Amino acid sequence: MGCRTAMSLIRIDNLTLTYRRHPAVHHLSGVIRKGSLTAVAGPNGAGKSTLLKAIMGEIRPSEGRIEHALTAHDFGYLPQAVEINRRFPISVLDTVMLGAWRRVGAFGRTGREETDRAREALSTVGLEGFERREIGSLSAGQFQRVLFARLLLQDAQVILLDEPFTAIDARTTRDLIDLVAGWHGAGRTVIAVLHDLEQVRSHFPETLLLARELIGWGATGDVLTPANLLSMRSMAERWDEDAEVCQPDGKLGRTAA
Ligand SMILES: Nc1ncnc2c1ncn2[C@@H]1O[C@H](COP(=O)(O)OP(=O)(O)OP(=O)(O)O)[C@@H](O)[C@H]1O
Repeated sequence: MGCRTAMSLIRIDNLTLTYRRHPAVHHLSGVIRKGSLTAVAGPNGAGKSTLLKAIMGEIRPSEGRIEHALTAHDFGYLPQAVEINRRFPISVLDTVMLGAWRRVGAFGRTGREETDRAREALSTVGLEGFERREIGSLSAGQFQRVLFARLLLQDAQVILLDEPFTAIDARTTRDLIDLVAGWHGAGRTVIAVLHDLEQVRSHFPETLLLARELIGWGATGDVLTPANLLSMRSMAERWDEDAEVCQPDGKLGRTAA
């Protein structure tokens, strides 16, 4: 136990996250260990994306804390595909180069060496020769490969992936899962929001099962049990989208009129 505590990278303590007083994540506590590979699973609207944004510091807790000694540059983030505007006229190479910009900062140098690294990252994700293409002309799978190349260039300590394999074919998914495994092997900390529980079971040693409240967090085999999945579904069915207050027993409830 002492060893696990010493390796803790991010500590979440009684965390509640809200949008205009409506709770999206409720009283979550736990630890993300350095070098761990964690899947965040749960139904639509469970607060998974909200949690990633809070870990990066984009959303402030309305209650509780997220403790770590990381800065914004330590986080590499892959947003959900629906959040990305691909109509911006930018080339594949420049998109990947944004990874270097995130790492070295707006005033850092991104010279020849970084360009070579960006080309190398594109080749690693199987997109050699795509450098000058505009991102809007790529297929969904090719674009996801570009975003992974950008993360390779960024080389962040903590990598947060929001549904990285949604609408991606089997071969591309396999290639991208290999990259995730590579990050894990290199000691990076990876947290990925996933819906496919078979993918989680096969490739992610740890799982955080979230239904606004915590259902389970630990070794994937211990968390993805029939009992936990049942309780996740029944909690999702009972959600009250208008809930505002936290009742003393920790359940979500509506403000008395
Ligand atoms: N910007 C926002 N403003 C208001 N409410 C929001 C906002 N973003 C998310 N929410 C609400 O917070 C709750 C959790 O949303 P979140 O996107 O974190 O869930 P999720 O688990 O990632 O869902 P999915 O699997 O559908 O992507 C939902 O009820 C959602 O409507």
